[in-house]
Amino acid sequence: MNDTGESKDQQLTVALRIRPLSDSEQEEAATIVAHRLDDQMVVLMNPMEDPDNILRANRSREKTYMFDVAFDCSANQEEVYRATTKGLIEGLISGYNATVFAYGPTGCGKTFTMLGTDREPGIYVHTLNDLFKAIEETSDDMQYNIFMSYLEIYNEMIRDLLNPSSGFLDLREDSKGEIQVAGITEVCTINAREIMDLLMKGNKQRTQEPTAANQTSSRSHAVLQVSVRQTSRCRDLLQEVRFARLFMIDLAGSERASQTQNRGQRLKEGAHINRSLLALGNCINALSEKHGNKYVNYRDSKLTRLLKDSLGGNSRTVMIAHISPASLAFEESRNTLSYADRAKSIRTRVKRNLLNVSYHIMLLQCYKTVLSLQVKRNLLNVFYHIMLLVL
Ligand SMILES: Nc1ncnc2c1ncn2[C@@H]1O[C@H](COP(=O)(O)OP(=O)(O)OP(=O)(O)O)[C@@H](O)[C@H]1O
Repeated sequence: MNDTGESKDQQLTVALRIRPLSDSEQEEAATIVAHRLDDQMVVLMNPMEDPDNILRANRSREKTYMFDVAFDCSANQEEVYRATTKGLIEGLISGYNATVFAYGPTGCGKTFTMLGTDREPGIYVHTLNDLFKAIEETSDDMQYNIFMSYLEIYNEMIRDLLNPSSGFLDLREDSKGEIQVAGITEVCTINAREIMDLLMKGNKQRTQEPTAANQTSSRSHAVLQVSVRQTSRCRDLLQEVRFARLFMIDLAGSERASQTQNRGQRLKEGAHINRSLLALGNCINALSEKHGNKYVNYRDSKLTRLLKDSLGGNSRTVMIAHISPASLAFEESRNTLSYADRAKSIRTRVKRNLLNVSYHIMLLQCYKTVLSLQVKRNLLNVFYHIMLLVL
């Protein structure tokens, strides 16, 4: 067996989604300060700065940001999926790992983008539907095994969302250096309806609580992992084995405790959420350094350990950052935009996970080994008999 994948550099794709103004923001008479200017450009205006203040005339009230793609409230779920994630499926089938993660402050639309609703399904559903379609189209040549797992990281502990009674799970590194979750339930199916039912069931198990900023705030990071293993059906000369994994991640909201009026348990959760998001931010900072020689500490949180390959290793990765357009959310929006802006310079090194099993060559090599052992044995026999004669 030999690994024949070649590696190449790949830039992180960063998308930005601005959600519509919420009812509560409208009730509080918030104004809109974040606008999408075109397919890629977004402008954020500081509501605190007075345009008529001559003393501040030199200081710009606006800052523009450029992303791979930008959406506002006019974009529907399908458009967001097509522009961010659809392109990863072909790669997944060819053996490239992929990651899509939703980032942003609480209540800005991460779960809406990833999971969506029954009427407006999100990236999970669109991706799985297209993946299964692609599998069907190629199943004459390839035999597939699909495994799916769904977990949450809550207060730095990993819980299996498909089997919550299994307690807390550990992260382990396998012999190839890949991070695995020990004992996680893996569902083997290519039935999209079955998977969606599991996801919906799993999502109900997810730790959710109302905060002042979001009535159904997700207090954990949710990770949906889909592993695709395929073997070519033709065994004549060379059998190809491809393996790729896709992570789809709905991060918990980055938030300020003061803003969400959190107390007690919520405040403790906030500290854990911020710890892993801070670790994620530190990794993004280190990885986005121009010369890339800064040490990247993935070990600071479970989230960054799990995302090690997605951020700095073998994965095509898409980050979808979310903001509110409201003046009240200006600070969070500015932080999120600069975070996402930094992530643009991250590069990963992607490699096809391809194994070729050559039956004929393997058989030939075995035959040669046996033959050479036989020859050595015969030579030894001759030598032994000559010695006997001499003596
Ligand atoms: N693009 C959008 N169009 C319509 N409604 C949206 C959009 N984005 C978010 N919403 C609505 O805003 C509310 C908050 O969104 P959501 O729960 O997805 O936020 P979140 O970022 O996942 O928050 P948290 O981090 O607290 O879990 C929901 O009611 C959701 O339906």
